[in-house]
Amino acid sequence: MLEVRNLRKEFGDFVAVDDVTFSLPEQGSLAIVGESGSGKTTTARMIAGLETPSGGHIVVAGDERRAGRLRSRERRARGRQIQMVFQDPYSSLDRRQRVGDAVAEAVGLHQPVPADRLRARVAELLDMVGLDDRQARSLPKALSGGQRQRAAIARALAAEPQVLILDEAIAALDVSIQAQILALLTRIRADTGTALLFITHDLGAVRHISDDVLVMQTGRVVEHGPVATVLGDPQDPYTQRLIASIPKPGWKPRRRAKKAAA
Ligand SMILES: Nc1ncnc2c1ncn2[C@@H]1O[C@H](COP(=O)(O)OP(=O)(O)OP(=O)(O)O)[C@@H](O)[C@H]1O
Repeated sequence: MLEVRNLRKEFGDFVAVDDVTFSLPEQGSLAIVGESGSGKTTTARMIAGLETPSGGHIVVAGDERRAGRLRSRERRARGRQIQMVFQDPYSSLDRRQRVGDAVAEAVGLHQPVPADRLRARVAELLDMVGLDDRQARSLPKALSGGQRQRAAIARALAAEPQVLILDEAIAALDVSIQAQILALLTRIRADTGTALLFITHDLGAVRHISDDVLVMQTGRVVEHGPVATVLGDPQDPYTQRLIASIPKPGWKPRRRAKKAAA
């Protein structure tokens, strides 16, 4: 579904992404993890077409992405292939637009359909993400953070993307809401075949969200493999440090603070 080879991004003489290679099969899921500044978001933005690579190849469903200005038809075709959901759902929702209208707009943008079919499709998408009629008629500000993120996911799914990128998309939510959205994404992956690419700084969370994990440090891939292998038997010292820094059950911040004060 997605093949990334030797991807590179330079900002002036700074190399933000250096020789990144991975692939993602249909229905697959991969988490890209690393500390702040390791190049995760830049990698995602290049895949989504929001940033132009300095080098390398991005192949989506057999089509090589080419750089440069696109005609609107090509842009729509790309949107059908890859959609991105961000940490702040407001970045993909208009504050003045009702949630149902925002989803309808996204459906119409990608595939013009008659009004009755459009209504049915919007209802189907909202149902898929667990939003009801009342929420569909609301403005984003009348929804909770988790509901807003569901609305952003429904809007992204309107394009029937082959790959959905979630850039820290659930990091700011309560743990219970995170669990609900992860369950939702797992169902969507099974039902639609959409492959998921998670961008996160939280190595502890990847066990719950993806099959594979790729660890980045200062723009480069230091480790890549199935989650159980990478977390269970990390080979690279950087991954080992990241894993060691995951809080363990029973870890109490106050106890450490007392020790430090003593
Ligand atoms: N437009 C830009 N111009 C210059 N440097 C940039 C630009 N965008 C990103 N960078 C730099 O590239 C590096 C990688 O940034 P990126 O946002 O990809 O990291 P990240 O791993 O996603 O970090 P975070 O988790 O904090 O979002 C950083 O050092 C950043 O300062």
